[in-house]
Amino acid sequence: MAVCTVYTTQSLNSTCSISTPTKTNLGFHQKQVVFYSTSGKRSSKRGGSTTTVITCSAGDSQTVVIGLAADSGCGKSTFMRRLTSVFGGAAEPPRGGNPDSNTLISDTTTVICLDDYHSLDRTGRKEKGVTALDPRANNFDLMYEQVKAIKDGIAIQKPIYNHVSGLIDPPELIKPPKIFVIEGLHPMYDERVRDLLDFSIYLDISNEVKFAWKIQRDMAERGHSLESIKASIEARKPDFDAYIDPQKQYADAVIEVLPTELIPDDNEGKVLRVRLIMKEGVKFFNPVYLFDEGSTISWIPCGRKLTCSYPGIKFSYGPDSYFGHEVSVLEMDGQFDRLDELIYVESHLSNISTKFYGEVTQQMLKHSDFPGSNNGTGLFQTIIGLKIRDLFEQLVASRAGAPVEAKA
Ligand SMILES: Nc1ncnc2c1ncn2[C@@H]1O[C@H](COP(=O)(O)OP(=O)(O)OP(=O)(O)O)[C@@H](O)[C@H]1O
Ligand SMILES: O=C(CO)[C@H](O)[C@H](O)COP(=O)(O)O
Repeated sequence: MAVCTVYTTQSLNSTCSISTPTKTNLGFHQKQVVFYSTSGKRSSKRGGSTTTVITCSAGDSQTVVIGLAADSGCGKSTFMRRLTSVFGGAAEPPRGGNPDSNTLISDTTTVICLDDYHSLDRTGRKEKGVTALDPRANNFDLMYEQVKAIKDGIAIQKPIYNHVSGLIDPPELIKPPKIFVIEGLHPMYDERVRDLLDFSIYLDISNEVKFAWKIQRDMAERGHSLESIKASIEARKPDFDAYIDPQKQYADAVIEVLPTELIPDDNEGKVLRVRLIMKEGVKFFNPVYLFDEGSTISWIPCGRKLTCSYPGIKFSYGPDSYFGHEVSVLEMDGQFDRLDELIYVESHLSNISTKFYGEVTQQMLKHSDFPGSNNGTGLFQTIIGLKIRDLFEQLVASRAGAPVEAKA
């Protein structure tokens, strides 16, 4: 954060937080402020008097914005818990705020849920016959203005969509963090919002797997019937196909989750084939590779160093094309028996942006109770978390004018 001086005849505007006001010999109130904004000169006129803010240089104050898109119940919260853990410290709802807030704040990150930009509440959607996935049920103008404000270092008053009551609650104050994650149904839908993202991820869960996860959560944990789960998935599908799924073409990284190919005609959905699709040419993001960058590799690591029970584990890696973009794809089919042995796999991966040998394995062991920890969903979410940390560090360094090397 940079410190600058403000000369004003009245109270400061909301972009500044104030400390130690003093009286200058000009007769103005001189205030030292922590200014969250970028360079330039701002003037605003209020109540007839002019407030002139002499701003500071950009420094390292600009927020890095990450977008995470997925349908509901597809692992966004789990991913966010893995991501915030990479930065250390626990993520919590805003202290003393609305108990039904969807926001999670840690030292470095603030994660907001884009459900908060629903413009129609539950009753409004019912009356108009639209789902929450329909853009008409969401306020993209406000989403854009507020994400832009945060990126520019300006605090916002963000609405809250209350999932308990189905109503839109009074807003909560969100201050610009170092890393601002916008997760939800539509982070890449609106071009203006999309252009603000420094990095974007799409969690692409196939219908079969989505169904299995929904049954596990909504039937086992929330007491819903099988029929009602099927009906809710079917009701959302046309809007999901029209408005949510197409966003994956814009993502810098896609985690695709499919049924295994190791068990013929598997319909249990327990063993997963997970593909990490990484766009080439994204600034500050070097795709992960297995053994040899750019080659096509198929690897079965089971044997002396990795314990595998049926149906085993198969990794693949290679270049591909995705919606006309050049990508690298890393795939893992199967699941780990012993998570501590993951170090063997980790040691064969490159460009994983770890700060020390074994960091991926350490993170996975730390959260072994999270869903997906024994398969490619947990592994790739963890790796993307580390890549985001690396991207953040490179971006900050580049803004401060000091180039840094990407981590190996
Ligand atoms: N990698 C995974 N492997 C197995 N099950 C998973 C995985 N990720 C998520 N799930 C299942 O999906 C459920 C929802 O996960 P999570 O809460 O992370 O999703 P979400 O997208 O944040 O959901 P919502 O938007 O509804 O809050 C979990 O309770 C779990 O049952
Ligand atoms: O797709 C969703 C994203 O989480 C929800 O269904 C949407 O936000 C509406 O929420 P609710 O069902 O609680 O009214």
